[in-house]
Amino acid sequence: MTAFTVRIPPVSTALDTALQHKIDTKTKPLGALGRLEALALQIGRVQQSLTPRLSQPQVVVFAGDHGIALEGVSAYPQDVTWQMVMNFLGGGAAVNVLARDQGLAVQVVDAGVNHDFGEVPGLVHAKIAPGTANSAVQPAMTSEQAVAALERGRALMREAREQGCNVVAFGEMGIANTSAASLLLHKLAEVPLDVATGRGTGVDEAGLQRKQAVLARAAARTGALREQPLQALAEYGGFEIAMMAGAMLGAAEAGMLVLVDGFITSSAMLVASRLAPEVLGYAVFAHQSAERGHQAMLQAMQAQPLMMLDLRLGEGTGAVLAYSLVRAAVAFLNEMASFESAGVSNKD
Ligand SMILES: Cc1cc2ncn([C@H]3O[C@H](COP(=O)(O)O)[C@@H](O)[C@H]3O)c2cc1C
Ligand SMILES: O=C(O)c1cccnc1
Repeated sequence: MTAFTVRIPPVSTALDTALQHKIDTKTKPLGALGRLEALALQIGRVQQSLTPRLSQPQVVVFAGDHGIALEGVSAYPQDVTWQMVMNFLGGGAAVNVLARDQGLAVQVVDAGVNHDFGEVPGLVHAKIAPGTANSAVQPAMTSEQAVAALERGRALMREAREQGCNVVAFGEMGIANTSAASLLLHKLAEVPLDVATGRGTGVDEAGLQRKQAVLARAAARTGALREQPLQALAEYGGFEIAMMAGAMLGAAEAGMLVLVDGFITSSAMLVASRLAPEVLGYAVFAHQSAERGHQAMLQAMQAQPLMMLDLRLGEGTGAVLAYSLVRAAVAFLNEMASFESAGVSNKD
């Protein structure tokens, strides 16, 4: 099997004492900014700085199609994937609106959409193949394709860092990709399929039962894959999931902060964290999606999401919203007065 190797430096705790002191001497009761304090500490660790800065934030939306869509596992047709890519490029999708509002640039990557886009301005052409194979009956992709997608994603983030970006929100688009994410959760964390499988775009009760039956058939093709993340990715992943996983690893390698969105984006982080657990030190989990299975997915990574908004959209929408909290954490760390500078009495 083709190899993929990556070594990510663990986030350094060298500045922890100084960062915690800075946080603790701000003019507030000890610990009163709650999770924002932990977030500020993490950002300081990632940037190795007592005065972190956020630079050229962007959301990258990875798009890909899924052969398993043929099995009727989504409420929407496969063409929605490429049509939504055009919508992203036109600036009209939910992620565009939220990103504009929060001040993030939007990048759209064709990781493997089943459509010939031709020369569309603004699209990053990184198509591995026009959609994966149907993982209910055969591996979604070859291990060579999985590695190519991982490496392409990694390279994209190296370039982004070189251009001055140090914080990336991750998003995706791909009809039927909740099926891929559920299968990855089932295989990598051994979460039972009924817990790992949800309604995605909103299949009805009969649709959910059909989806569960299809995923059971897909899962039965292979044995345990808990210790084989690359093989699990090739068997059940998507090109957008694989490229996102590589991009998350590449972002961490480059010392960038990684904002993780919902169920599908988290499945990419699950794969990434099995390839290199240190990536988790760079990851901010934005929210817990309403998609069934996300809670178990987060637990499998011991991740604590920042928000619960009942989002079930993907595209990077939750990650973009979490950027406002990242900005708030950096602002209080850099701008808030200390007891000493403001002449406020601290407790003894
Ligand atoms: C119009 C539209 C926009 C979307 N934006 C994100 N998704 C989300 O829904 C899809 C996953 O759900 P399933 O596995 O049920 O197909 C992904 O494309 C995900 O990004 C969308 C879905 C639709 C229909
Ligand atoms: O949580 C998500 O990312 C999600 C949930 C349902 C459909 N699409 C995406």
